[in-house]
Amino acid sequence: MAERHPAIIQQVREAFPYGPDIHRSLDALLDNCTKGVIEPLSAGAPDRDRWRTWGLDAYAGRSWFDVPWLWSESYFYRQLLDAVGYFGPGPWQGIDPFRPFKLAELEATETDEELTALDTLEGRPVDERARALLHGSLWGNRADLGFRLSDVEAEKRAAVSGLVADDSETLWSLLPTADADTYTEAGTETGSETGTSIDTGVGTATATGVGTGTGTGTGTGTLCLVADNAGRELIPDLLLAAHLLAHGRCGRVVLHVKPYPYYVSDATTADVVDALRKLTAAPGAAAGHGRRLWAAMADGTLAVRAHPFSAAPLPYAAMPDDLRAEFAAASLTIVKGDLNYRRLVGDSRWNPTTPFADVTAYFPGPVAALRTLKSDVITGLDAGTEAALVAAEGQRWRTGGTHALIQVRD
Ligand SMILES: O=P(O)(O)OC[C@@]1(O)O[C@H](CO)[C@@H](O)[C@@H]1O
Repeated sequence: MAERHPAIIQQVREAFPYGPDIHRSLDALLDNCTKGVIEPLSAGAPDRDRWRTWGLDAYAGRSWFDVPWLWSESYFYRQLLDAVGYFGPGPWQGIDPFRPFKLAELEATETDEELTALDTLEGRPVDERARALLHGSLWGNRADLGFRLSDVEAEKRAAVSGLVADDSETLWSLLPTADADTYTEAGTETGSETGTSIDTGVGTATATGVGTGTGTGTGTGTLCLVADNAGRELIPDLLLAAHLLAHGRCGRVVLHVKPYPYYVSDATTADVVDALRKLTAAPGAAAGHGRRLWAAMADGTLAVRAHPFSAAPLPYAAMPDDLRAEFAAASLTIVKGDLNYRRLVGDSRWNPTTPFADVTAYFPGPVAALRTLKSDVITGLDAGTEAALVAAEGQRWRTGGTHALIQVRD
């Protein structure tokens, strides 16, 4: 926080032609977050009462470094939005201070290269495609602009492909295909694909795979996908969602994003729109997936949710009843990224072999974490894995962003 937050303030200041008032507010925030104490929100803040229920009264007046890290860091981002006039009233209301960084990443050549790679995947067997898209979503979590600010070497460090925990078989069992249809290679699927394209150019294709099994490829059940970063993480998340819907592994995907800009690169609804536009405008297979996702938004099989608690400074154990009910009703909730993992397991210094199922027992439905390791918190490892990691890397394996996990509590 002492390093990253001043750097973020400087990056935001340089990214916009702010006027003198906002520069003065950013100066004040810089001084406050490095030397001051936590200040209450202004009386006119639209969410002041909500932050008071989240602990602001107890923490106001205390050092930023003397309250839970999760709370302090989340509140910094809320104060940063205040400083740049995000909540208005005024001309900067609703202007995402992180948008330049998000757009630059969306337009990066690496993003285009990743989309082009989809074409080689198209002809592969459906189970291979599913696994590749799941891992694409998992490793997309390395796209984390805030993390890179305080660890500039992170992106250059190669990912360690072997996961420190891999419950993907359990994950797939929670998203059963609607039938036992088998898809052969090169797209000559034993199932039949019927599609109708609409003149608006946004086609809807329904894969009704009537293969060796019974039933149709139309899925049932809702998948809640709690997104993390925009851009190069959100696009693989959307491509995974497209695959799960098209192959009947679920009937609906609810994509949970942040209600306002958060942790630099966390996805908002505006970022979902940018990602879908990027997909539909891309060459090759990506455009078809983009169009199907766009159509899914129109028919409701893909929905976006921006619950206030998604930007709360609290563990998921404190989630409100309406969110609890949503996750309880889902076939599976996939929680993306490091911050969400910290919130899921309570952001505590657990012994790494503490069972993931124990620390997520409160979660109201089946839950899966897809996360690259960027902070100390870890659970659910077997002792041998932990010992090998420590022997090879000391404690670096926890925070370097090079290791990843897929953990499930069904
Ligand atoms: O959730 P993400 O994007 O994977 O990571 C969020 C993060 O960058 O911010 C927190 C520390 O500042 C850590 O949880 C992690 O380093």
